[in-house]
Amino acid sequence: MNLTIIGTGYVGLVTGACFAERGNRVTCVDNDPAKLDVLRAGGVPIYEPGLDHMVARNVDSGLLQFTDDVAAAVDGAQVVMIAVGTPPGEDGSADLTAVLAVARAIGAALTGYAVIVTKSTVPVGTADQVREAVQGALTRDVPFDVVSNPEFLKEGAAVEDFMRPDRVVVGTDSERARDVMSELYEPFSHVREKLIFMGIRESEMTKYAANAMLATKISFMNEIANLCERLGADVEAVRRGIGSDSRIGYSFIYPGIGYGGSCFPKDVKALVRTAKSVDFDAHVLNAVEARNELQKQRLVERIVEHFGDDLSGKTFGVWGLSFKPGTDDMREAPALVIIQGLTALGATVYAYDPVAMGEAKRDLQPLMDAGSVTLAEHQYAAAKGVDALILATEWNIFRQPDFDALKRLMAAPVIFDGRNQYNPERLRRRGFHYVGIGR
Ligand SMILES: NC(=O)c1ccc[n+]([C@@H]2O[C@H](COP(=O)([O-])OP(=O)(O)OC[C@H]3O[C@@H](n4cnc5c(N)ncnc54)[C@H](O)[C@@H]3O)[C@@H](O)[C@H]2O)c1
Ligand SMILES: O=c1ccn([C@@H]2O[C@H](COP(=O)(O)OP(=O)(O)O[C@H]3O[C@H](CO)[C@@H](O)[C@H](O)[C@H]3O)[C@@H](O)[C@H]2O)c(=O)[nH]1
Repeated sequence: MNLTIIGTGYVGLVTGACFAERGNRVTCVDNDPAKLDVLRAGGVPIYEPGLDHMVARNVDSGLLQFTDDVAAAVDGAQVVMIAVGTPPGEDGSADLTAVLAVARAIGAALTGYAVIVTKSTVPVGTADQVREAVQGALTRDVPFDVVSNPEFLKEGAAVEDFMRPDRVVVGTDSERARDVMSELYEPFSHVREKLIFMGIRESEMTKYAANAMLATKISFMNEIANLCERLGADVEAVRRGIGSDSRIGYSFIYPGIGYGGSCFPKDVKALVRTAKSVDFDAHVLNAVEARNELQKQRLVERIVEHFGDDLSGKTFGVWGLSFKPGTDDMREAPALVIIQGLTALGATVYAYDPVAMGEAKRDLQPLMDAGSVTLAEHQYAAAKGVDALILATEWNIFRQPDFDALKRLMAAPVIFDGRNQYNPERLRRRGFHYVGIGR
């Protein structure tokens, strides 16, 4: 099939590469010239395991191309996907400016029937707005359908998630569009039974409900962790104890320093906002968000409990900056909140991340200029002479460090483990002062 995907970020580029991998001719459109330069030169502007090879392979075979020309890309496409950002507006609602601008551009360029798909995460009712925007921009009488096909991939595992999804949700009220979408997903053999068709509003809501449910699990577990801390219980044992109940399951119940990334924080906020717009007070969602905001401060609070609230003259090593392992994405990364919290109390920070240092620089530059933050050459350089080491992102390379070397390097053997990766007893036996989350 001929596909056009507008927006070449984490979702658009992965979607484009994966559909090309299955033999479709895919044109990816973006309005960021710097991104297009990298892509046209055979590079990939983001870090996502497996994506660079897949993009290169399909660019070489001619199945995947990149342009800034919406009109040329839309002409002749059977499916046009909108995968631009929907960032939070000032009031927390999803900002649809880019989605609707793209919808108008598609309308102006349509020359024949196409299925227009919203892949971006958009509030219930957005498909109606997209349909109106396309209709209003048509330059000739062309039939089209608008379909909701939200994306559920996780960063760091995006290619695998796209190729082997738990489900593909398609919201449509048109038989013709349903046929096109079935055909599009047909080559993903294991997806066939996982295609779930439903109404458009239900599909739009499914995306928010899924993210809100996962965020709820995390905030719930962070709350239990904080309670464990005060009651002298180790939340890690409790996590294993409840995860073994198949009705609860092990996934997304890892306590930590709060959820970050470009999705959970913004999507929970947007759903709260949607609820407000229909005079509904979303008590659970409000609590999920409130717990998360508090959780991002929790490790700083524990550091203050240990060192006092004047951290001037103290130095901290921070391992991990991205919001989760496997990505260079720094959007809403809890590590930033911790670094800002520590430096505001006078501390100096040495930070290291295996892939996100370039991205992190953008956020940390003012603190770097002020001399409060230094990006270290490698993980052990970030630990040299520090009063304590903080694990903020559980990259594999931080899982089994040389603790003896660390002890020699650090000014004091103190570890704040924001991801409960280390064995407290073993570290204590080795002479470390260990503080985790909920333990
Ligand atoms: N990142 C994820 O893991 C993920 C997963 C599922 C769903 N989503 C949703 O998918 C959407 C995209 O997310 P993302 O993380 O890929 O965003 P992103 O910011 O990485 O990418 C968006 C891209 O769209 C481009 N763009 C913006 N306006 C444009 C326009 N008018 N014309 C052409 N290109 C334009 C930007 O230059 C950028 O490259 C969001 O709604 C998000 O909530 C994201
Ligand atoms: O048990 C857990 C699991 C995750 N997290 C944190 O939660 C955040 C989000 O993690 P994850 O969901 O793995 O990454 P995302 O790439 O943000 O993916 C989420 O957001 C995407 C965008 O909507 C969806 O498509 C995915 O299905 C959904 O998992 C990160 O900060 C994690 O550290 C925890 O604290 N504890």
